[in-house]
Amino acid sequence: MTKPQDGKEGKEKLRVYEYAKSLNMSSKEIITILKRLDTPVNNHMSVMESGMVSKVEGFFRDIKANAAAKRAQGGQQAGTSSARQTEKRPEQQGVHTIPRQEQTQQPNQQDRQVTMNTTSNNSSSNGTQRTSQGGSRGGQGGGQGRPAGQGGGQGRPQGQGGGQGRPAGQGGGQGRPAGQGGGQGRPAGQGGGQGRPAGQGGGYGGNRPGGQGGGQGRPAGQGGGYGGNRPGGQGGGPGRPAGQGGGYGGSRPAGQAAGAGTASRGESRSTAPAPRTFGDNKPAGGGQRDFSRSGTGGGAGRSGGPGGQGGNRRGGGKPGGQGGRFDDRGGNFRSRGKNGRGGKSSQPQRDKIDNTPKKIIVRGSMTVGELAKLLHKDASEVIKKLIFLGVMATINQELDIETIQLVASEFKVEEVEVKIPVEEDDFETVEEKDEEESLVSRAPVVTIMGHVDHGKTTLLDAIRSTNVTSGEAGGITQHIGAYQVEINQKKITFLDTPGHEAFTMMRARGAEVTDITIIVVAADDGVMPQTVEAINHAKAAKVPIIVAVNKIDKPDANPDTIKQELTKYELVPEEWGGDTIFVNVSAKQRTNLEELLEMILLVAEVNDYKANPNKRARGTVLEAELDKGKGPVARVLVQHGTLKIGDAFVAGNTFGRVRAMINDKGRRLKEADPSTPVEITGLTEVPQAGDPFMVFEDERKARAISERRSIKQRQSEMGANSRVTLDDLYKHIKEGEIKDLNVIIKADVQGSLEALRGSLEKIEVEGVRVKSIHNGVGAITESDIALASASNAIVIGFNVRPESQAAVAAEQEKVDVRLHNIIYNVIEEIEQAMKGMLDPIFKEVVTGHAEVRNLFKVSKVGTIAGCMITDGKISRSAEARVIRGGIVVHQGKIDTLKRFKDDVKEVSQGYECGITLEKFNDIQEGDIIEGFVQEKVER
Ligand SMILES: Nc1nc2c(ncn2[C@@H]2O[C@H](COP(=O)(O)OP(=O)(O)OP(=O)(O)O)[C@@H](O)[C@H]2O)c(=O)[nH]1
Repeated sequence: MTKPQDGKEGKEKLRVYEYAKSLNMSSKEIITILKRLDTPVNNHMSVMESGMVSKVEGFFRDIKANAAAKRAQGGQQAGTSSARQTEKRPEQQGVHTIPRQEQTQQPNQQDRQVTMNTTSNNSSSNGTQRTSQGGSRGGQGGGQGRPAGQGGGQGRPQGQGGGQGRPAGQGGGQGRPAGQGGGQGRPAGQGGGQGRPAGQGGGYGGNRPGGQGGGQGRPAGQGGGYGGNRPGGQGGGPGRPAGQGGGYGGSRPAGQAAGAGTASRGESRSTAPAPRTFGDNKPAGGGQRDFSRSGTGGGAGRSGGPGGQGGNRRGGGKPGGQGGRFDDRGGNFRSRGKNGRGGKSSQPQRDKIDNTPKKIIVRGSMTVGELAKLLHKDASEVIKKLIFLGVMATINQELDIETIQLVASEFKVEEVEVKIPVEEDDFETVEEKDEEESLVSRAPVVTIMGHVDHGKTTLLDAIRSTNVTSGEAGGITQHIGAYQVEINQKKITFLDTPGHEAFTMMRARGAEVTDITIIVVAADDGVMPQTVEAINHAKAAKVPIIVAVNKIDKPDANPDTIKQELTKYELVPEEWGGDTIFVNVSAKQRTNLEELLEMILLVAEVNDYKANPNKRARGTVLEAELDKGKGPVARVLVQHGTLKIGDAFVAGNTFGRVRAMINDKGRRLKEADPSTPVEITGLTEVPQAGDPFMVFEDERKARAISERRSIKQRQSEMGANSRVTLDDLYKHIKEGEIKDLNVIIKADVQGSLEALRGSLEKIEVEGVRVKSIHNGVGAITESDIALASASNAIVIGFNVRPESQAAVAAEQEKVDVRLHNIIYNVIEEIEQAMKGMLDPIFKEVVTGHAEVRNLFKVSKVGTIAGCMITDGKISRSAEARVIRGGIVVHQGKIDTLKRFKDDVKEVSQGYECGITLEKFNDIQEGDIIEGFVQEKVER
């Protein structure tokens, strides 16, 4: 204790708060002590004169002396453990450190307490911990001693006590439950009397005259410490948090009750040692139990203790007191209180309203501080509870949901609703599970795909205008990336960017927007390459296909040929025993469009597309642009929930608040439910097509998330490639990430394409097979790369090359493109990769250069090149190439490398050496010998 003081003494104008801080106490505690010492100060800003400091010091010394005296008396009983403790606590530890140290140092006590705990019903672990403390302080604690020890023990988490000071107290509080036992256990007076073995009680009691009696007298609980001192168990006793109380208690004259209480805490911490000492001492005769009892007395103290804190604050001080907190901890307190006459009688009971919420909603881990706020508690109370639960936490420590639930139940919260939060930063990856009953049918979302000029746009326009003219005045439609039509009172949403490029781009970006695809095939043209691509893209996305055989108005239209051709792609019409719906239409003449729409509804009905409209909206950005008038606009398809004006949202890496919404008919909407496409304004930047969209509670959060997403994206762009490549294929297989190796095969002629596909599909390694998701004749196109990217596939080019755009796309998307001209090599490469046996890759690293300055011809040896190493170094084991006038004239191994007559392993820059090369004597002056090695590159 002197330490901090000393430190401060040198300082001019040491203020109360500074001094308190140096002792890890509160200003109030110091003020209380000073008052007690008849040296009142006004407030925490008052100057501590040196006399005051020494008075306080003296006060602490007295406590220690008392403790020592008690120790002397009861030390025997204290047993070895206490002895150890004592030894371990050098006085200097100072207020702050002691408590903590004690924590760690008190195994013995723990043991003891464990014994005490027998009665305790608290969780043993806690019990143990606390107990130990209890024990210690408790000495007083002992007091707390509360029977069971728990009380005591638990009550104060030791260290904490120390550290937190109060917590301890509280701990005590809780502890008490047991305590009560204690409290009750001992009949008040008895408690005291009995409880404390003379000595102990003594501890405190000893010091204090009569008081003690009182103290003991005090109803059980009151803190022995205090109790002792304070007569009547006054409030004082109770007031103080147990352990602490003890410490102070002793010092303080009765009455101080609350004040003391506080002080006690302080002290407890500061003085903690003392109390403990006491505790230890006390046991003396009493053994643990005695402690307990005394503790009880102490207990009360604690109760008081808590009170102390509480007391002061919450009225905990009051024995029973117990305000909310006490309550939490238990009736014990109260019980004590009850028993404890003093407590009750002397202190007016301040009832604390228990404002603990009955129900809390937890959305994930939170800090101790946040949890405390949620529970309407002080962080210190939560920390105390945690300590009882065996968790040492600070206010900023994150608690997982399980711990939060435990703490909440400790506070008697009746219901903890855990709402697992969406992984907010990566919200698109989280699938929200909705209760079946919350789901409502939604419109299917349809994409039209097909070969060039087969009539996709005409069909889309025909469907839209048919619908518009029938349902909308004026027939004006807006291009917002998608539109809705209504047939038989049911809606269908069409994405109005036809073609599989947009479709696959969305998929590549992780957006699963389409429910149904319509493959348009012109009846006069037949199945064309892009028809096949479209089919493969739809299949890769596992989306149902409806075939619209278009242009049936044309004289040369032959729908049956189309059906026939499509059977090759597993699209077999129902009338032929398959399950693919074919509808013959004429987009131009608007023939059979209704039937097509009905078929879409049929497929939708079978697949029963549903969404929950009653939650925050999620969706996908279909298009976005910077509009001169409106600023950034995004056309969004709402897929879940309902989007409302004013909603704050994140779209990709951008955020905003919905300022205005219009639908495809140009109408302003206030709300948009699932499957509704809307154009929204209110963004801060332009997102990208395919970006995920989601509403958040407020704009601040949306902004934070969008910022984190931007950072993450930049990082991932710099970093890794998550696509499958042959090089890391085996790893993916091993990790079970890959069930099929998707490949896209492009070849120069159909024959080799078929041969290659046949051979590849026969490969099977560890249950993994090659699956050709798309193949075709011709160059590798951008679309192939998009499909590969969306389907995590490898592209194999046989005698073909990627188009320049495709090469760029492959680079960007990190798609592995393998080019070959020998079928066997393709098969072998894929097989080896699947077996994880790809040959290691080597990289050439040039180590240095030597300039040939002289030549020495030696018979039987050959030509020795007298060289100067001009940069780097040349190693004997390196390979070398001879460069003459910029041209490599030889490449081979170094035969000998000498400095003077000695063989050396390597020669560095600036040194001369003699080099001979294996199987090469035609060296000339002026040649450069370049040394290089092959280094293995990690795949
Ligand atoms: N006779 C006839 N012509 C049609 C029909 N549908 C589309 N066409 C014509 O086919 C041509 C191509 O139609 P689009 O709708 O532009 O075809 P697309 O598939 O969208 O073409 P891209 O946008 O280039 O992929 C146009 O001249 C249309 O008028 C139809 O049902 N009957």
